[in-house]
Amino acid sequence: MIVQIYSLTTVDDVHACSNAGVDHVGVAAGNQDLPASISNEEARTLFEATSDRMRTVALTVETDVDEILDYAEAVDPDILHLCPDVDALTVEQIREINEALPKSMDVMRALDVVDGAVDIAEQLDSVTDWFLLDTATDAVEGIGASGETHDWSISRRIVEATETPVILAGGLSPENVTEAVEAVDPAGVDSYTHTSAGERRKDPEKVRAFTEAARAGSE
Ligand SMILES: O=C(O)c1ccccc1NCC(=O)[C@H](O)[C@H](O)COP(=O)(O)O
Repeated sequence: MIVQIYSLTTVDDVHACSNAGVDHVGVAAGNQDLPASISNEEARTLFEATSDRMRTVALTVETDVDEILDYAEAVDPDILHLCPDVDALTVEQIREINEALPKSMDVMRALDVVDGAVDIAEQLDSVTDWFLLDTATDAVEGIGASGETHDWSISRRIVEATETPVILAGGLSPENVTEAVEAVDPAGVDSYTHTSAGERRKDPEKVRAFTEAARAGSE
């Protein structure tokens, strides 16, 4: 079970995730107008502090293809996480982005899990390397950082209908992640709100508890 944790802002956060056995660490680089955004330079410093077994993820809510590619080049994550609204990037644009990136860099497309999300996932199945099945909120730009769960039965249908590995997100916590894993059977799980201590710091105990509970769900 892959465990992905957002949004890291300090090297201490990286060490807390590493000590807890987290696999993917995510940042909102590029000084975006998001709660835990950091600069590209800060993001690269955090990535240098990761252990060899961890993969780095960087999100963008940008919708312009050239701007997205510039961001990917500047931050150089292992996984580029696209989280503008679903209709803001076409299938062809995501294909274009993925083909323009270095082969070693994956694309993760966030989807807002609502009615119709299964059809959208099927259309995107061949152009993205990962799905991040999430919950959107009007309070934050893009898809995610809501702290709210969605209808896990729709996420389960996406897991069954597509080949792309799914990371489940949206309101997951140490208390509900075991049940979520059992309900959806994803390749991985993600948390921001309920493993944080305020908007800009991770809570090491919550990160550890989340990681253990996620893996318990897949045993
Ligand atoms: O981290 C952010 O600031 C952020 C902003 C906008 C979209 C996504 C963002 N984070 C990336 C994630 O994928 C979150 O970890 C995911 O949405 C889960 O959020 P939560 O429901 O708060 O656990």
